[in-house]
Amino acid sequence: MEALTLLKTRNSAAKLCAPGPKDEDLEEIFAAASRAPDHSRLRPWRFLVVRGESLSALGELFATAAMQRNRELSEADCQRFRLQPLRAPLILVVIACIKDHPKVPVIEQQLSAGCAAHGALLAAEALGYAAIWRTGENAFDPVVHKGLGLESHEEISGFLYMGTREGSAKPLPEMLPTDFMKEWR
Ligand SMILES: Cc1cc2nc3c(=O)[nH]c(=O)nc-3n(C[C@H](O)[C@H](O)[C@H](O)COP(=O)(O)O)c2cc1C
Repeated sequence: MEALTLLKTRNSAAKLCAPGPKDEDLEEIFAAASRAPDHSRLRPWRFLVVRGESLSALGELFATAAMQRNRELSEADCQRFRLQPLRAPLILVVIACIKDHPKVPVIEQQLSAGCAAHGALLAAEALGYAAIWRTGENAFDPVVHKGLGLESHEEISGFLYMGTREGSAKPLPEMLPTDFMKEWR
């Protein structure tokens, strides 16, 4: 797909089925992600690939974290968390690795990790897959961070659910540049 068309038409998909990205496609996805703008070349991101049985393990981790946040969580809600990662054949966990740097504040490193996530989403779509970036309370939960092996200087930027679009694409919202830009002076 032509680059500008891809940029203008990327469209998240909430409903995803198999197949998810193959290993060689993941290589392309990571190559695209690694071209994120990056002040001082800190590479302030890393990815975890979660697929196969590990999706259920991630669901267990989500449910455990949710139960610790709320001791009165109903079994139905617990099960909802358990099933969340099974909504796609593959999840990329995008982790922002924040470094203490004299010139690059935390926000710039977080933005860079966000750009890496966007690059991954665009590459997935270019390769014929579909995806959606999700967070939710579990992205910010220390129990989830520990279970995924994050260090104290790391944060979850998002869970990129990836697979094949189920059903038709949602209509893109109409937005004119004049809705969000104007000339200055
Ligand atoms: C940082 C971030 C976190 C998000 N978290 C969620 C989420 O937890 N659940 C969700 O349904 N959408 C979430 N979204 C929004 C979707 O990824 C998506 O952008 C939205 O459904 C609109 O679709 P579009 O990307 O095709 O415009 C998040 C987006 C961003 C950038």
